[in-house]
Amino acid sequence: MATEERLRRTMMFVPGNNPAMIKDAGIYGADSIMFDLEDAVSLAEKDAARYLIYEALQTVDYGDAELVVRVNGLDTPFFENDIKMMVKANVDVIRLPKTESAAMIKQLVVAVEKAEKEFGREVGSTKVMAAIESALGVVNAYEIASASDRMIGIALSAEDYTTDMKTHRYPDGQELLYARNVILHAARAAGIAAFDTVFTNMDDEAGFYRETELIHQLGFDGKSLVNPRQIEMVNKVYQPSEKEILNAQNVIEAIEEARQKGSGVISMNGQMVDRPVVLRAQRVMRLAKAANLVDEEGNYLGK
Ligand SMILES: CC(=O)SCCNC(=O)CCNC(=O)[C@H](O)C(C)(C)COP(=O)(O)OP(=O)(O)OC[C@H]1O[C@@H](n2cnc3c(N)ncnc32)[C@H](O)[C@@H]1OP(=O)(O)O
Ligand SMILES: O=C([O-])CC(=O)C(=O)O
Ligand SMILES: [Mg+2]
Repeated sequence: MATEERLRRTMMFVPGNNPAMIKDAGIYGADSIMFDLEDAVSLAEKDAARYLIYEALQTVDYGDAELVVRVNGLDTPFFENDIKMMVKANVDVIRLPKTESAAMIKQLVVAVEKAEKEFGREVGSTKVMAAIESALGVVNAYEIASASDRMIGIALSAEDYTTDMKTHRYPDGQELLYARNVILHAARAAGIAAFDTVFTNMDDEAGFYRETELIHQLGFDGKSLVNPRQIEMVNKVYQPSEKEILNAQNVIEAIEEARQKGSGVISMNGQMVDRPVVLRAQRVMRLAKAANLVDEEGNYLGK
């Protein structure tokens, strides 16, 4: 799947100080598992948590999940050791919290590259991403998103962001509309993924669905999560309908036929089919495959 972009609908936080959660984190089917060394871990537990995650990355089989670690911030005494140990443990992606500028990403990349050389890991193989958690981070979103070719995505972190903005989170999410749109545009302009923030009220399923439907409509790749119960709900929202799948199959077949005739555009039931329509159809098929709604050949498996 070299040319296919990885699906990142669900990126689940796992507290770095909780051995049971760390051990079982792979069983819930998150696209990305994000071990946390930052705000879920108290100062007294930082070193133990780093060691725990290091051990887990060496020994636990997390299947196909992408493995991410949220390290402590650049301005903390933990940052350097976090980077060293996580690069040594072969983590896939390092998530930098509270990112406000391209300079911070460049500083992160210097530390990562130093660790890659120290531990004999291929230079460039450790990917990075940024959490945007302040007004300044939102204002600088595009320079952050395009700061390095190691960047795989940027995420809105609304708990810290709303604090910085002197507001809090409301059920309708109006206070996040600007940040969501800026982050999404910055990510798309830089050609990387955009992740929405966590939803922390585990008992408000209706609210969680409302928020997920909104960010799906806007175009986010997925969401940071705090609980395994949220994974299935996100996947349900991102799962294409039967009509969308059948339409995508028709588009892919029609364009294949057109290509054989030497054309890049064709009319299908009176509707023009060209490159953007094909790209959307391919994404629908990838989401359908991930939801086990089609087989490897792309045949719809029915209800
Ligand atoms: C603003 C920020 O920085 S957010 C990021 C930092 N915060 C976090 O990482 C918090 C992560 N989430 C959690 O710790 C928990 O989900 C809580 C505290 C919110 C709720 O915990 P619980 O009430 O125990 O959740 P729940 O009853 O749904 O747990 C069901 C099962 O899932 C496990 N589980 C819950 N959350 C997680 C998680 N994030 N990762 C892995 N496993 C989890 C529980 O251990 C439990 O397992 P068990 O059935 O084997 O005992
Ligand atoms: O990244 C997230 O969604 C969680 C977080 O740190 C925040 O909201 O401040
Ligand atoms: Mg935060």
